[in-house]
Amino acid sequence: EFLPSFLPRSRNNLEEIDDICRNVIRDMNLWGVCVVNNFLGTEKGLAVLDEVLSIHSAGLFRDGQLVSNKAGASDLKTIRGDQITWLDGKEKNCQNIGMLISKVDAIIMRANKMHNNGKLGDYTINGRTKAMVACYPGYGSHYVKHVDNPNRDGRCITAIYYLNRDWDITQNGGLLRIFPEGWQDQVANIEPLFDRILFFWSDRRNPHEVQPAYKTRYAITLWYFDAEERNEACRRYQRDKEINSKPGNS
Ligand SMILES: COc1ccc2cc(-c3cnc(C(=O)NCC(=O)O)c(O)c3)ccc2c1
Ligand SMILES: [Mn+2]
Repeated sequence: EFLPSFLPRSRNNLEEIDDICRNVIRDMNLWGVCVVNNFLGTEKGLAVLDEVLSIHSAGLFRDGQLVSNKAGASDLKTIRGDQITWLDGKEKNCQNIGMLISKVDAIIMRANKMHNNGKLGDYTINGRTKAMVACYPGYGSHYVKHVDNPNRDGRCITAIYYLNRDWDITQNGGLLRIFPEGWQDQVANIEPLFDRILFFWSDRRNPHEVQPAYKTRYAITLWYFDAEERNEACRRYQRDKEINSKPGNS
């Protein structure tokens, strides 16, 4: 009942999804971080990579660039060096990206149902963002240490699928380093390897950074919403909008 129609309902598909779900539930509830390798298999992984490469060569990526000019400091320090585009996976020539998204949805929704009556962590997941396809173009592009959701915007799980073949971390850099709360001074070093998917709690429990990349580095990210936190964030947003739209509140 949880597999999208076009994913074959073969036994091994259902079993594979269940296995991955058990891993995700165990690791997320133990560590707050979960890595799954060989997520799609080489052939499907390459089909997704081909679609991302053609989107990139079509010039559809926009700078995710945020620069900080702290108190007029002369040097503009780049906070984020990635280029991004947002997809829902139903676009033309994106059917394999669409298949990836459906498989991640199936895992998250199944894990959500499987674990103590429909909660992964203490969340009730009822939606997600579009897929953010990101490219760090090399030349030392990086992302300083940050939290994806520091102020309860509703996002509870970050899922990142990596597409980088023959990635040599010593030559190419681009390591994702997570500093999980409660791990004392231990860190999680995640290499952005081809056909690897990573899940982690999006909130302040997981500050993380992308170290400088010296080769083009691709990833596809989905953020899943917790129903309650998302509703509360939308209510807050509406309230702020009304307050700010009243005359005299500029
Ligand atoms: C207001 O519009 C936007 C649009 C896109 C945004 C994307 C990010 C983001 C956050 N995290 C990462 C990351 O941690 N990547 C880890 C990895 O690639 O291994 C990343 O690449 C990108 C943050 C804020 C945004 C705001
Ligand atoms: Mn992030």
